[in-house]
Amino acid sequence: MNPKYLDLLAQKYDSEEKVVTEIINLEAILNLPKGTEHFVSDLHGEYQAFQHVLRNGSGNVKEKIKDLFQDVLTEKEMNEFATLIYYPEEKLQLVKNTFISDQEVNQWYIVIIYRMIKLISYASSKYTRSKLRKALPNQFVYIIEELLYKADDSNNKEQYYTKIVQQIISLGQAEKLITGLAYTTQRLVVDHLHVVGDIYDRGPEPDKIMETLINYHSVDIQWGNHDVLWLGAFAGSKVCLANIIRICARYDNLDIIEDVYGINLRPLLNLAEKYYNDNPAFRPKAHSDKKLTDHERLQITKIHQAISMIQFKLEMPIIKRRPNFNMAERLLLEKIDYDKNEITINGKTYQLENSCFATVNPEQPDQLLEEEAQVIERLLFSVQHSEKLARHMNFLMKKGSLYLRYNGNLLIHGCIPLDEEGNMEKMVIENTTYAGRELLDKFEHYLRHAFAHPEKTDDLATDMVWYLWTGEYSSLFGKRAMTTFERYFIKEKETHKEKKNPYYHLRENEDLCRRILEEFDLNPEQGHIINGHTPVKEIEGENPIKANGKMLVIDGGFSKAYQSTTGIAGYTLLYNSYGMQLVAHKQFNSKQDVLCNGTDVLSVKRLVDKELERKKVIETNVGEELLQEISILNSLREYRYMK
Ligand SMILES: O=P(O)(O)OC[C@H]1O[C@](O)(COP(=O)(O)O)[C@@H](O)[C@@H]1O
Ligand SMILES: [Mn+2]
Repeated sequence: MNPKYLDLLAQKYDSEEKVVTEIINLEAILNLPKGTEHFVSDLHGEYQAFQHVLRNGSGNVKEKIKDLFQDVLTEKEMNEFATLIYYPEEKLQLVKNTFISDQEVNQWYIVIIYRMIKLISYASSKYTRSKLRKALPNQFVYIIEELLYKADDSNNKEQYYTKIVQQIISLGQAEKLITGLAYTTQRLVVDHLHVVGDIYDRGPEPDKIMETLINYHSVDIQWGNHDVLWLGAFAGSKVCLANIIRICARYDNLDIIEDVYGINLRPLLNLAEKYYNDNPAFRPKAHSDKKLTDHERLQITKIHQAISMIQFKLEMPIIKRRPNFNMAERLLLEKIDYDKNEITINGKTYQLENSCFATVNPEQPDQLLEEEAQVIERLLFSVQHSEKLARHMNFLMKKGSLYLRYNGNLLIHGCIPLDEEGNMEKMVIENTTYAGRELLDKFEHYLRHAFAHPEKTDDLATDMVWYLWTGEYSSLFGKRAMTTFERYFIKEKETHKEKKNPYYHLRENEDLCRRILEEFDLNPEQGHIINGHTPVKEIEGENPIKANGKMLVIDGGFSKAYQSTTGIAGYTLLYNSYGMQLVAHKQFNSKQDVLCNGTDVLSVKRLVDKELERKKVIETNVGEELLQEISILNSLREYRYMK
């Protein structure tokens, strides 16, 4: 080991005792049970539902409460207590209103603080004291440690405990403490969060999800196709940008663009007002909680058409300059007979309906009007100068990757593109052929390059980000083509179908899943593939646990728009030291409902894997890092203190 490096390290560990203490500490951590991993996917802007699973740890909080209190508390009391842990501020208000004297309230504080301390002591039993300390509310660390450690060791326990708590109450700190303890509990039940893609699009509050993730104690993200669409827009891809605005218009979420990220839509609106009218195919989808006036609806309908047409035009030059994308069949504006208002696809001619081609020059359909070109230029400028968007996109890059190997599992939003025989599909990029893991690494390389060069808008890297959104061999998309155009303009449903990559039926096969795990250098005996992206239709009897448990698909439809097709409200996955459990969420009761009625009956657990022996930190990714640290510390000890 480089002596310079060791000298530097010696500044931190400036005595043998310090080195030895750290080694002992790390060795001890290695032998603790592994922390709980929590997997979610396809959040699609559904912040409220996401908050709820995060706060209840996919049922983990409730489970711990049951373990401790089921013999002493009623079901109702346990529910009330759980609600207090999830939403402490609101629940405190509600409970206080039910009391008639301060004395009663104070009595309640004492009982509750006692229960919370007990719960935290239990939930933190597999962590070191130092880790627990980090999870405690700053201003109360000392007091809570007193309560945690001293409270159970002597006969004076009761008295000592009561004294401290009474002090807290008389100093007016009880509610702050309770709130802090609730958040500590939430934090302790989940050690690490994986978001397996698709934070953005369809739902109303992706920005709030991003803020939550930014403040979360430990998280990684596997990008979904919708996330790379946003990354692409920020990285300079105009066609990605047109797509994100189109989707926001379609789902009546333009305020995300305008109000949340501060992007000026005025120029686009002016263009839309000039060329478009009402059009049933482009009316925004209705929100359950937001009513539009006729005027607003009409405006959005016009914007939706304006940006869709810009998108269709922008796709064409990319398709032409990138023959290896194999997308020539998507040059749809060239396949239209503008006089007859018909289109010929795969030799079959269809009547077009709801068409809105006022800005299209039939001779050169990919040409943007000068006004359109200006609009998209200005939008791009505005997007790339949004401070908030920059913060969110930078975080997405920092914590994100196309796939992740973590504790033996392979996490990936979409798929590994395969042919019908189960071979990895090949793609030629810049005269080199890639497949499987190498192809994915190449994709990620281009995405990072595009992101690092936002000023380039037409280079291969930037085009590649769009390919990740919609290309046939994109590991995030996994379909032959995206039939957006057909769904707007052609009645015949056969044209709307998006043919899925064979991966989606082959992944039922255990051998294939094992082969994929091997391709990623993972042990097929122990690993699992964890996917999001395609909603599992429980309603039709589809099982999220496939290939004899090797494949887990956790897109169950957080997205409200998709819940009627899945029949549930989302899956999440928990992986603790005892094994893996899939949690099916029946419904996300509104926060109000949970608060007032304690209705939180939301999860049905299914065992995926049970460990024969409790898994320890030493067997995890973190454990590997700790082992390296120990080895470095040992080198330091020899070099510095044993000569
Ligand atoms: O339901 P919408 O908004 O029309 O979106 C449909 C489009 O979304 C996609 O399913 C991609 O989104 P997902 O990643 O959420 O599946 C496309 O394949 C399809 O064309
Ligand atoms: Mn997806």
